[in-house]
Amino acid sequence: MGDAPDQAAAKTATPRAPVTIERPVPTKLDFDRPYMARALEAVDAEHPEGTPGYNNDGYTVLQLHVHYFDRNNDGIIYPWETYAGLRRVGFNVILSFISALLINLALSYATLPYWIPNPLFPIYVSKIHKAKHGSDTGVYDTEGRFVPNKFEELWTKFPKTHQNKLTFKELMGMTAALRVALDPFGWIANKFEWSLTYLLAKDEDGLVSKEKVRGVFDGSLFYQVEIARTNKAFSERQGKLKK
Ligand code: HEM
Ligand SMILES: [Ca+2]
Repeated sequence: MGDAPDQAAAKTATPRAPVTIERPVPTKLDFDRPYMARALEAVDAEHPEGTPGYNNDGYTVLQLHVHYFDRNNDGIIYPWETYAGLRRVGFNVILSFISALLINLALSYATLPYWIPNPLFPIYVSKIHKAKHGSDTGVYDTEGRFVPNKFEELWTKFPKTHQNKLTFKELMGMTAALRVALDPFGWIANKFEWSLTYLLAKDEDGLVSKEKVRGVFDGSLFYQVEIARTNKAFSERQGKLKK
C-alpha cells in the first residue's frame, strides 16, 4: 500500500491533508545551507550574502528590525521613538500614534531586564527575542535569528497569482493560515505586523515583493524608505526654490 518507504519519506504533500498541496514547501534551494539560522544577515536564494552595504553591527536580524526605531542608540526604544520612526517611514500621525502605543504596550514587559513593569513602556533591544509571539511565520527563530528556509517557504506557499509577490488578499490569507489554536494575542499581533508591512511595502500595483519583505525582516527597508522620502522632500523643496 502507498509508496515505497524511501519515496514516501521525501513527499511534501498528501491528498489526505489538501492544505499540504495548496501550500507547497520548497523542495530544492540552491544556496549555501538554507536550513541554517543566520544571526546577522537575512539570507535568501537571491541574496546569499544578505543585504550588501547594510551594517549589521553585530545585531541579530530581529534586533536589526527594531534597531531602526532606537534613534539615539541607547538600546531602549520608548513609545515616542517608535512614533518618530513610524512617522519617518511615512505613516500618518494617527496610525503612527496608535501603532506606537500598541507596540510598546504589548512588547515592553517581555523585554525588561527587571521584574517591575515600567510605566514608560520601554522596549529593550538586547532582549527583543523575548517579545516573540505565536501565529507568526517562524522566520525569526526564538533567539531572533533569520531562518532562510522558513523565509523561502512563504514564497512557495502563499503567492497564487504572481511569482515572489503577494496581493493584499494573499497576504491576509497568509495571516489566517499562520494562526495557531487559542492564540488571540498572536493572531492580532501578526495581522497588525503584516498590515503595516503591506502599507509600507506595496508597489503601484498593490503587490508586496519578496525583496521588500526581506527588507522588513532585517530592517533595511525602513532606512531605504526614509532615504527615498527625504530625497523626494529635498527635490520638492529644490523645485520650489527654482520657481
Ligand atoms: C513599520 C513598522 C513595522 C513593520 C512593517 C513590522 C513588521 C513585522 C513583520 C512582518 C514581522 C514578522 C512577523 C512574522 O514572522 O509573521 C515582525 C515581527 C516582529 N516585530 Fe515588527 N514591524 C514594525 C515595527 C516594529 C517595532 C517598532 C517593533 C518593536 C520595537 C517591532 C517588533 C517586532 C518583533 C519583536 C517581532 C517578532 C515577532 C514574532 O515573530 O513573533 N516591530 N514585524
Ligand atoms: Ca532609545
